[in-house]
Amino acid sequence: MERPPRLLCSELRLQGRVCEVSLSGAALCWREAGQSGRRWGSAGVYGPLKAAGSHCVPVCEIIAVQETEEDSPSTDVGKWQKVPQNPSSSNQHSFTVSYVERTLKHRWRCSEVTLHCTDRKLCLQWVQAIREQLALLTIRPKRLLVYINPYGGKQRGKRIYEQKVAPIFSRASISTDVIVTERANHARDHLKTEADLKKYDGVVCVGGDGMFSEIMHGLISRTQCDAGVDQNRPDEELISCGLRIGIIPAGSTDCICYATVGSNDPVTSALHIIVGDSQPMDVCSVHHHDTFLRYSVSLLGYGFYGDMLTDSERKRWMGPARYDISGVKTFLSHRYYEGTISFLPADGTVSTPRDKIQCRSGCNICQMPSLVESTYKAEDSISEAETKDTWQVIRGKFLAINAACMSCACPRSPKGLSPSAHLADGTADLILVRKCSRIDFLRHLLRHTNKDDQFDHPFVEVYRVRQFRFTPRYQETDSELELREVGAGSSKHFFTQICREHPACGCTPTQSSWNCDGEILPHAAIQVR
Ligand SMILES: CCCCCCCCCCCCC/C=C/[C@@H](O)[C@H](CO)NC(=O)CCCCCCCCCCCCCCC
Ligand SMILES: Nc1ncnc2c1ncn2[C@@H]1O[C@H](COP(=O)(O)OP(=O)(O)OP(=O)(O)O)[C@@H](O)[C@H]1O
Ligand SMILES: [Ca+2]
Repeated sequence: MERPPRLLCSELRLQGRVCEVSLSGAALCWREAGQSGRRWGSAGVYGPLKAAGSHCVPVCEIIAVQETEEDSPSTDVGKWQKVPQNPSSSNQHSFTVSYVERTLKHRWRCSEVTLHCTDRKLCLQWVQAIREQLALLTIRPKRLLVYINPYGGKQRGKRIYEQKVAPIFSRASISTDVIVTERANHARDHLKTEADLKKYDGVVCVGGDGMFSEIMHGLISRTQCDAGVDQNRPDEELISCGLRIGIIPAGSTDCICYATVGSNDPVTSALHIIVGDSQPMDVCSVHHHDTFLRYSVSLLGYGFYGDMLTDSERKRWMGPARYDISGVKTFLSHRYYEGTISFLPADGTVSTPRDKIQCRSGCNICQMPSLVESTYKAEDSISEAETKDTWQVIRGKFLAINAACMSCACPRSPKGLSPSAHLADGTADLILVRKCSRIDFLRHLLRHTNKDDQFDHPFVEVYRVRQFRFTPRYQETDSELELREVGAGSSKHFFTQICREHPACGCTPTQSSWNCDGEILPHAAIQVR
């Protein structure tokens, strides 16, 4: 690989030692003078390198550079540094570079190095040269619209943002407009109707999957509305949104953040946002006949995850623990549901849910241009595919029907519901867990938390699909529908709830609900694309 030309090269002091420091269009490197370590530059493109006293930081991972004030702290060595009293000392002029440092488990940290110059002119020359290189990185956002859900997860969203994120955004000279939401759907409605989106390079979501879903719905709906696209038509081709969404995790599951970034660490997310990283992802549309219900990017789950969510919504005050309590309760209730699933399989030659290829940023499968074409081909010819009988139909009794557009990895299950699902391949993995014993279902659940294959059970099937439909065996009656839509305070709802929880009365529910990225859908019969 050809080395990029050096833009600047000087002998500067670092922690009292003389260092050769060089800047190219690719990297900032420093090493102790006289060391014959690795050559400059070439290592920088592969990420920060620390070897035998030499260090390279790619320019694209520099967060900021600033002239260091006298008597200011340097976190370079984690403590305050003495500034020499002698005015002629060479240490009086220095600049500090903040940059991304990768640590374990996909986490990033913001590190700093302070380099001391012989005179101010040289110092300013370095600051200017580095700033000029940063200015060339046009994918970096400059103005962001931030929404904070103060009630997500353990209700720490505001504190996380103020203490961990805002200081790094400000160091990276990102300007922000911050809105702390006052009610559910505040962010969605603001994006849909009010926000002046032209002013921003991106939207930041401080919260969990539910908050992300709000923001995504706001942006998608606004884009379709502006373009005159009718979201109620299941076969409508949607317009992509121009704005990216950054996620600062502050929820209970944070699966969208974890599955895209590899961790649920707010500082890591803030740094990804600053350097302008982006990761496309699949979005499923969910319809009930000709009515648009919602979009989904992580889990659409009927049966186990639907019942667990319905129960957990009444326990929101418990925070993230509600899912464990409701999970155990739902597991013990061991309800199964009958219905018919029809689906359009994806091209199995490209990838399958049982292969061991994991999707990461820059994934080869998600970048295949043919995928994009075949996605549209499949979408354009729904009726053609139907008449050619390429749809497959499965009837049965299921404990769970799960569709995962992405792995759904999260701290509870680091490999996720479908470990080989791709983030942006136009497909979802449809996982059918048929009626089985409690102990078998427990074995299946446990495998989400260890290295064993959760699909390797005779009662589990998994298909990679482009579209699917579900029809419950017992179609919902108008009164059942009404019940789903009335509030928790109604007496009708109260008695149904008692019946649901007391199977002895002979009134076990015939239908579950869909858990759509953590929200309950009002219909059991759905079409997903
Ligand atoms: C024995 C241990 C088994 C552990 C099994 C763990 C499986 C975890 C799979 C996680 C999948 C997450 C999918 C993401 C869904 C998000 O769009 C959504 C919104 O945030 N979150 C949830 O619905 C919230 C999902 C939270 C799921 C928690 C499920 C807990 C199940 C506990 C079952 C215990 C049985 C114990 C019997 C004694
Ligand atoms: N100010 C608010 N008051 C009440 N609810 C809000 C407010 N702002 C947002 N919400 C709603 O809170 C719900 C949950 O938020 P969020 O996703 O951030 O946390 P979570 O449910 O604890 O985490 P996860 O979705 O990761 O499991 C979202 O559906 C969102 O619509
Ligand atoms: Ca996918």
